[in-house]
Amino acid sequence: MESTSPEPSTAAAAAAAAVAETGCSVQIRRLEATDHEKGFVALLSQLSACPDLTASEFAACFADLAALGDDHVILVAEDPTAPESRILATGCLFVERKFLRGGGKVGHVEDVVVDAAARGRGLGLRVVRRLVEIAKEAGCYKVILDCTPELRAYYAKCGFVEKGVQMAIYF
Ligand SMILES: CC(=O)SCCNC(=O)CCNC(=O)[C@H](O)C(C)(C)COP(=O)(O)OP(=O)(O)OC[C@H]1O[C@@H](n2cnc3c(N)ncnc32)[C@H](O)[C@@H]1OP(=O)(O)O
Repeated sequence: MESTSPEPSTAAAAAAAAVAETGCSVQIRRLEATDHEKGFVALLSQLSACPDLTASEFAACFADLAALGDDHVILVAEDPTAPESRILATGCLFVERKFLRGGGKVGHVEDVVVDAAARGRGLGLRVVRRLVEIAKEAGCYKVILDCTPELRAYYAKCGFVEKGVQMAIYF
């Protein structure tokens, strides 16, 4: 599973490992309670309505979602070597458990967003590919998502193929 933030003494080593693997020092890891201070909510507001949360509201929401364990994984991208480290990208995987397929699991990719200033550097691709890997490791038989037609090409780059029709009722 994803690592938590490294201690300061190991941050440089972790950054070096990220550089060796991906060519840049941005690391992908699971969301942590302290990420409220690193602009996580503001980043989500680049995707959809996401009013700011107080620290205690964020902590309560974090605890609710953390209680779902590996059935609800939020990944974030951060460059720990940056002077003032901010969350640059995020994406979520929700694992739905079913009776179908002998108690099968379906992964749902949700809430993918890259900070406007960090787009076009492959971060969106890295986050989604890692979510897909996690879904596969969790035993999901498929991963699905909803997106606008404009994002077809991006999700195709992430390995998705078009299937079915999205329908919704908003409340
Ligand atoms: C399930 C959901 O959450 S759907 C909601 C998705 N999120 C949003 O729409 C929020 C606003 N947009 C964003 O945050 C970003 O633009 C994202 C997430 C769509 C893409 O993130 P980026 O980090 O910029 O994408 P990344 O650099 O990894 O691009 C990967 C590949 O997809 C392509 N790509 C990226 N965005 C698009 C796009 N909008 N249309 C077509 N191709 C695209 C890139 O050209 C790149 O291709 P290449 O490897 O041949 O160069």
